[in-house]
Amino acid sequence: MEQTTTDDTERTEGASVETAPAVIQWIDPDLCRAFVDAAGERTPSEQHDGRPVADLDGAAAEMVYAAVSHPAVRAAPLLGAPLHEANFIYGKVLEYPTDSGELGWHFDADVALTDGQLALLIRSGRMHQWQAEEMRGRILSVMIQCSDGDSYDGGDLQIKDDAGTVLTAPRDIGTVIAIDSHRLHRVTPVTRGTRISIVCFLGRSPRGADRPPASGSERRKTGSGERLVA
Ligand SMILES: O=C(O)CCC(=O)C(=O)O
Ligand SMILES: [Fe+2]
Repeated sequence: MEQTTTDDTERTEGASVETAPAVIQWIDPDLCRAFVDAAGERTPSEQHDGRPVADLDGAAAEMVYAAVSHPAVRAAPLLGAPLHEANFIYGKVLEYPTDSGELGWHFDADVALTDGQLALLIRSGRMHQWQAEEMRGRILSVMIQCSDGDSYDGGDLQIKDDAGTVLTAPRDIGTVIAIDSHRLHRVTPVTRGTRISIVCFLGRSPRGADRPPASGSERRKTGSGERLVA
């Protein structure tokens, strides 16, 4: 990842990064583009305010499965927990139009989705205004860059490493970035075009921590969308 030094933090040469962000897989760009095209056909009301968009689940779910089943993600050291104990998956689809503002520095572990929501499409508004109730156990965040990197300006996914250095994630379409959910990160304002991302969260299930790893073949419908059953 590209590295820049923060204004307020001295970069420490050679500092160890215990749970460094990982860029671990490329999702097929054509799949991303098809997904973005489908998302663009939704009406604003269907895309608004974080309500579940159930019929986007299929394509989103395929990408979620592809991302979180990659061996490098499965092998990620997650606060000492083996990932087979951390297979409770949530995901959301985010759309960042030019007026979406900035997703400020945050940890994902303290921002939650309601149990049972897989795919959400957020059309506008500052992302950190729609935090839901706390969900314990979220330990890995997996982001998928779904838009062509040159189709928008701004919208950089930035992550702070243990030394406070700001890492800027690759913008290339189909890039998957996995980070410890407790790691500070943000998305800078989009100043041209639209950025669409999918964000998946893996955590410890409150019921069923011993489930096997996620596979693409097991899903269960819930009232407000789909939850992936690992
Ligand atoms: O859009 C992204 O790449 C990251 C979004 C994010 O960090 C979040 O929704 O919590
Ligand atoms: Fe986040």
